[in-house]
Amino acid sequence: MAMRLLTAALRTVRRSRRLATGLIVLGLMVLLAVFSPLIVKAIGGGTDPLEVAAYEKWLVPSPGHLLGTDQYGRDVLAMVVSAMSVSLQIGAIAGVISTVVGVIVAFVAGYKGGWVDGILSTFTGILLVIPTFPLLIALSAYAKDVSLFQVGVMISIFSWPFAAKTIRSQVLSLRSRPYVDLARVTKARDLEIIFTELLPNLLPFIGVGFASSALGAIFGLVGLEVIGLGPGGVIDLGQIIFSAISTGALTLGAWPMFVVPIGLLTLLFAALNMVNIGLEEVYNPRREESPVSDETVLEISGLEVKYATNRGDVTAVEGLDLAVRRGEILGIAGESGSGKSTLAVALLRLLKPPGRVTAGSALFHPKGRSPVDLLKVSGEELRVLRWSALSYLPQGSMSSLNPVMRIQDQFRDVILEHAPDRKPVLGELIPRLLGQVGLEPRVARMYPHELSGGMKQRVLMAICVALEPDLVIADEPTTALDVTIQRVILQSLADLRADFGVTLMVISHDMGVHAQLVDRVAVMYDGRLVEVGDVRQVFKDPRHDYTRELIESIPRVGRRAS
Ligand SMILES: Nc1ncnc2c1ncn2[C@@H]1O[C@H](COP(=O)(O)OP(=O)(O)OP(=O)(O)O)[C@@H](O)[C@H]1O
Repeated sequence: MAMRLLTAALRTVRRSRRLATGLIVLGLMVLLAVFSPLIVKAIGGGTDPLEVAAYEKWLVPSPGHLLGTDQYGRDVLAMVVSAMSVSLQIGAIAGVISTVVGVIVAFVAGYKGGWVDGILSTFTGILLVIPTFPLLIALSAYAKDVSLFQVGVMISIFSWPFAAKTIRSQVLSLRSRPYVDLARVTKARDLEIIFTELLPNLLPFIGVGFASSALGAIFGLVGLEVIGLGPGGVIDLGQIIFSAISTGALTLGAWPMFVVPIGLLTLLFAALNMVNIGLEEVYNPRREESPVSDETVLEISGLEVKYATNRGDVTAVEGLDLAVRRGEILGIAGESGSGKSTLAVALLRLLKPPGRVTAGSALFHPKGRSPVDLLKVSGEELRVLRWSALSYLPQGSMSSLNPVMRIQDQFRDVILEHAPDRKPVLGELIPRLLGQVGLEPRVARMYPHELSGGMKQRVLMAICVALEPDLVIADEPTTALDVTIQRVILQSLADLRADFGVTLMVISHDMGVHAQLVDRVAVMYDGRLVEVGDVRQVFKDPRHDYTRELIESIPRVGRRAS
């Protein structure tokens, strides 16, 4: 569970430079905060630099006091370092409380729905419209001599609804996804669904909730300090700014007292905002929009495939009609032996004797080229189409990488064979393609044996889309992989569709794969198509008994598939 969340978090960070920068700056600030007592001690040497009258008043910046001293003779640098830690503490206190409360409320409201959602949403809504700062002032004035933790709790009272609102709408959208329905069908417990299906997908939103609450709290505290209602016994950035203004520090040459805390607050603001925007960027809601068009990319009519055996012909695919729409992920489901792989190899013209296509057509519409019947094109025409218009991710494809070639050379071979003009950009293109499937650029210099099964599968997926083909046919893309890696592969496939607009035909016996990934599912039984439809619809209300059996035979979510 923890590993799964960590992998999800790392994947998220890798996808946005802004997010990574924000987190690095925040990390440095946290380090400064953690070591602030030591730094303050080092600044003071033998004396406590935060003590009143430790030094002379209003010393201008000098090597002994890099930022000078204040009106009480305290070292401003030591004050700023200590105040930085206070700001981060208040941010962390309010951030954690608001996020935890917000997440719990959002899950209960979004997941339970109905009247529970009604009551919680109304309550959240009321808190959202109340003007926060005046209430905070009133609370602080009433509470008097509050501690830093108490201020954090007070601020959280007003900031958790923001987190709850953002997360609730995501819970609502996620819980209508087929894979959550699937988890319900397979009778997984609510908590199991929340932890295995919803939480990992909501991490970015939880991060946004945390960063916004922390930011609000830091500035809330500055506001309280400026009006003299801050917690006792601590020096905060707001307090330093306030005394710089009230004592006319700027005219006394003590400008660092004003400029440095403002600069640090700005930096903190920028870093938290970068985290915020970065998270939204990575989890751009536009990805949720369906890229499926009405255009047909492949039209299969009356396909029939037979295998000659010594007991006569075996019909593996019979009278199959199916249209694949541009931009969709179409799942082909069915138990072993139902004819799924035969369908794929027939379309790709990789069917070997004793197999042969005995009837039908497969009209393929590659962009910018005239339509072709895949079952009739010449070998040369097919060579041109492969990779550039039609890619294949074969079953057990991990062994299809050449073991003695570096990954970059395998990309190079495919790309240059079809698009020699891309030679100058290969150095930039290969790492970008690897990045699309969540792999580091250094993978390009590795050999297949240095990669895990899941990494090899992702390399192949990246090669498949390198030339931005119209259609990728993936046969059992997750079989033989660990459950966690399966999830990564499925996410990468969904990302490739979102980023490249590629159409995917995903063949899998595992209905769980279809539930998580595809838009439409076509169910095969004994060589025939028995049901085709929107995946949600098929899961909710399967028309064919066989489909119902397939759905019910799925192992429970969270339990390792055997
Ligand atoms: N080389 C072959 N010779 C004879 N019959 C074959 C051959 N290959 C496949 N078949 C038969 O064709 C039918 C469909 O097989 P196919 O491999 O396409 O099914 P599948 O749904 O892809 O199964 P799996 O998921 O196990 O690959 C089966 O009845 C199978 O026995």
